[in-house]
Order: sequence, then structure tokens, then C-alpha cells
Amino acid sequence: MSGHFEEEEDIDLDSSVEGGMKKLIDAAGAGASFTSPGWLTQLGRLWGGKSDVPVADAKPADIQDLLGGALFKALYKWMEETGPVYLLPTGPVSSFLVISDPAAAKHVLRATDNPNRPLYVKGLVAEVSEFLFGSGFAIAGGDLWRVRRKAVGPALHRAYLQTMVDRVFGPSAGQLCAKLEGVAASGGSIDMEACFSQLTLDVIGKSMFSYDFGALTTSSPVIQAVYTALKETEQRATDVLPLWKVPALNMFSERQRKAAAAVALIRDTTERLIAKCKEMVEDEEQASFEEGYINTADPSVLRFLIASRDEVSAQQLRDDLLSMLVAGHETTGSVLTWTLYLLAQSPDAMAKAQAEIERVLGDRPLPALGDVAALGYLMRCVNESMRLYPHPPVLLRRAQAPDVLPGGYSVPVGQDVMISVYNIHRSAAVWDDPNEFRPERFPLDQPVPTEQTTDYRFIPFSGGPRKCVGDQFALMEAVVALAVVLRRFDFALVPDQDIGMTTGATIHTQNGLYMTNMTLKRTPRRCLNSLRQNIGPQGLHHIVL
Ligand code: HEM
Repeated sequence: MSGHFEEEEDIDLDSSVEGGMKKLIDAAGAGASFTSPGWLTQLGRLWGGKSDVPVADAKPADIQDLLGGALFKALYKWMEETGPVYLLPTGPVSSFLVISDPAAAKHVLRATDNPNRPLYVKGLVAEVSEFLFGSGFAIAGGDLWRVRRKAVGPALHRAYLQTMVDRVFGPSAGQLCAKLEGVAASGGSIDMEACFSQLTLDVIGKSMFSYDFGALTTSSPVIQAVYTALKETEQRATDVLPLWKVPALNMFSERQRKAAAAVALIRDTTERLIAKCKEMVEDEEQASFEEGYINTADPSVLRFLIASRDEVSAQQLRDDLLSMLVAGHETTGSVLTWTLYLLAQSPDAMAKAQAEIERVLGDRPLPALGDVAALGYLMRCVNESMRLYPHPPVLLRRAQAPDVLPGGYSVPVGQDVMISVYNIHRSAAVWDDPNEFRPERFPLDQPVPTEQTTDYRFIPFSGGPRKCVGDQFALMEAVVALAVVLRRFDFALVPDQDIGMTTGATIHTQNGLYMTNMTLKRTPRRCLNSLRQNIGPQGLHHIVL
């Protein structure tokens, strides 16, 4: 396999393939894989154009991974066989250009929705999630995206994040501890993947709309609707036969009827929250809105956006908020799941993280904003977990102008592109011992790693104009949640469980992450009392419908 390229460097294709053997495309467009053409490659042979990009040699066995919803595993195998940039034919005239190289990823990400270099757009992502996001800015493009990103981004300012740490992240993690105490007392086991998904749904509801889903403690139709809609987005992303693209068929599909009902309920709930918030803001002086605005009774993003009195329709506001809800929920839940999984298997790293938490928090039960920076090792554990398990594992783009990638590969107009973050993060050409969990690879005396500090070798939040708007929010939420939970419990994996990996929008376990023998750690009494008092939504004006 070849190494990664420097941006815009010309590369000799002959030398870019292991052992000097190159997989070049023949005149008909398939790869130099005549000897063992698989079904996908056969399809690729029909692919009309000539290309200078090697073609993945997809075999029938590979479809197992694809049908199992773990496309990213097959993409990894093809990277090892074919190199860091290859074509994956998906039909007679369709294909994905798969990128597993930091320089090529940087090139594409920085040219997405970039007014000075408008070469790429989001493409397919918008198609699979439009039914839920509507015109939300996470999937919109062009001017609509630019205007809405500019309006929403400032809502996540520093004072907002500080308030969320104090009033939402810490207390919500305390509620999770209360739930886990029952399990620890009974000596049973619990699926921590489900717990983290509930925790992050509660957190994002409170932070976005001051709405308490109560997912950690209850079940409700709205919660079920969120899960149904999320599942549908994931299924659409991996459907082999996308029947949902034919509106006339949707009424005959039980799955589609359920998804439509779920979306209707979520939208209705959000619209009612918006209407209620608008009523409350009516009396507020317009002059009171300035940079860094925060309403102490209701510090939510919804309140910020309504108080800004931006010219925006209720529907756009609804779709933007739903974009944030969905983008910020399962992603952070999955980060927590895999970080706990990795720590539970690495006693040294776990001991180091727990010692740091004790030292930083002393007898205070919940971290404050300043503690997040002091919890540097825990942060590196989260970073390292996001390297090994990036969510989503692939980023999709579509070329809207002809382009040439670093390495000299041409990209025709309309080409669908898949940046495999998973491959970049696990490539031996990019990282030493790429499959090992080693938080120490991100030293404490250097900045927290980002796409900038690593020159796009580490891109868990993407990069360029469409980079995640909630990266700081998510990192703080994850560090606070882990600090609170690891302070209170020691965890042990239920032995012999098959964790597996599957994916939709994020990487999930196949069967849950069951923890047992959850020993309550000795916690200072003062700290414990304070934790118990703090788990309510103090000081948050919760909108109740
Ligand atoms: C650890 C948790 C998170 C991860 C791993 C994550 C990852 C990402 C990634 C990779 C993208 C870019 C997708 C692309 O380039 O196609 C993205 C976009 C986005 N994220 Fe996050 N995210 C997380 C948490 C959050 C949170 C908490 C929020 C909201 C508070 C959020 C809101 C968004 C939005 C609105 C976008 C779209 C931005 C745009 O297109 O302008 N994310 N996220």
C-alpha cells in the first residue's frame, strides 16, 4: 500500500501501488483485475468512462459486510488491496471514489461549499436524511446553508458551553449514576450503549430546547419516534434497494409509514416548543440581544435563536434544531460507548484516567468548565477512541466541477466521493500501530488534536467549511459524562460477549455493551450528597408541553 500524499504533489502512479504492481483501469473502465473479477467489478466493467483511478476488486464475500451494514469494513479491505484512492463501482454507470488519504481528504473537505473553490457538495447525505432534516442546515447547501450556519453557530458560544457544563452535562451524568447505582446494588449487568444513548438524548433535548426527554428514566412516544426516525436514516444510508425513493410505494411499506408517523410527531413537538418559546420571548427587549446572549432562565439554543429575531420561518428554525438534535445525539452516545469499551479493556489507561479525575475534582462531585482542560488524559482517551471509532465512519461528497486530487487522480463532474475517515484513522501509512488504543499518542503538552494540528490525519469532526459546529460541545459533554461516571464506578465487561461492529450514521456495537460487577467506588460523603442534590435540572427553565 502506498503512503499518503502531500497536497497537490504529482505522484507517479506506477510507484503508488505495492510492489510496483499497479491496478489500472482498462479501456472499458474495470480494473486490471481480470483474473478474479467479482460481481461489483463486473458491474464496474460496464462503467463507461476511462479513469486513472484503480478499481476495487470486490468479491461476493464482500457483500456480507455490505448487507450487515458495515460497509466501512469492506472499504478498509479494499484500501489495503488497492491503495489510498480507488473507485468502487456500484452499478453500470455509478461508482464511488473512495479516499483514504489525508491530503486528498483535506483537498475535498476544504473545497466543499467553499465560495472561493466550490468543487464539492454534500450530495447523497442530503437524499437519505431529507425526510427528517427537511431544509435543516446540516444537509442544505449553497446560500441557505451559509446563512443558517452563520445564524446558528454563534449560539454555541463560551458562556453557553459553560452553562451547559454546569446545568446540563454534569447533572444529567449524575442522573445516569443514580440509574447505575440500582444495577450495582443488585449485582446485575446493564447495556451501557443504551444508557449513553439515553443520556445524550436527554442532554441534547435540554441544551437545544430546554426540553427534558427523560430518556434515562422513562419511555415516551416522542423518544420512540426519535429512535424510529434515526433508524430509518441509517437504513436509508445502507439500503441495497432504495424503494423509499419512489414516493408512490411508501404508503404500502410498513417501515415507511412508521417513519413518516415518527417524523410527524417529532416535528409537531418541536413546533410546539418553538411556539411556546416565541410567546415567552415576546416581552423581551430586542436591545437585550447581543453577542454572547444568554437567558439565565432558559439558556437553550432555541431561546438564543428566537431572541436574535432573525428573519427565519418557523419551519426552517424547526429543521435547523432537528439537525442539531440528530447530529448531536447518537454521535456523542457512540463516542461514550466506545471510550468506555476501550478503557474497560485497558486497565492501565483506566487507572490513569480515574486517578486524574480524583485529582482534578477533589471532593467536588461535578466538573466545571475549567476542569475539562485539566482532565487532559481523559480528553486524550476520548480523542483516541474517536480515532479508532469515528462517527460517521465515512463522509460523502459529490463533485460539482471537474477536479484533480493530490496524487493526480481526475474526478469527473457528478462523481460521488466517499472519504473513509475510518480508513485514514486506521491506515498504517498514516499512524503507527494504527489499531492499538494508545491515548499517549496525543501528548498532554501538545494541543488537543484536531484536523489542523494533524494536517487532516485526524478528522473525527470533518474539516473545512462543513466541519461539525458542535465539536466543543461534544468533547465537553463526553469528558464531563465520563468524569462523573468513572468517578463513581468501576466497570467490568460481561465476559465472552460478542461486541461486533455495525454502522449506520455512527458505529454501533452489534449486541450492546454489557457491563457488570459495577463496583461503587469509594466517594467522599460530601461529594456524594452534593451529587444527589445536583441531579435535578436546577436553574433550567424547562419547557414542558
Ligand atoms: C462526538 C460527537 C460528534 C461527532 C463525532 C460529530 C461529527 C460530525 C461530523 C463528522 C460532521 C461533518 C459531516 C460532514 O462533513 O459531512 C458534523 C457536522 C455537524 N454536526 Fe457534529 N458531531 C458530534 C456532535 C455534535 C453536536 C453535539 C452537535 C450540536 C450541538 C453537532 C452538530 C452538527 C451540525 C449541525 C453539523 C452540520 C454542520 C454543517 O453542515 O454546517 N454535532 N458532525
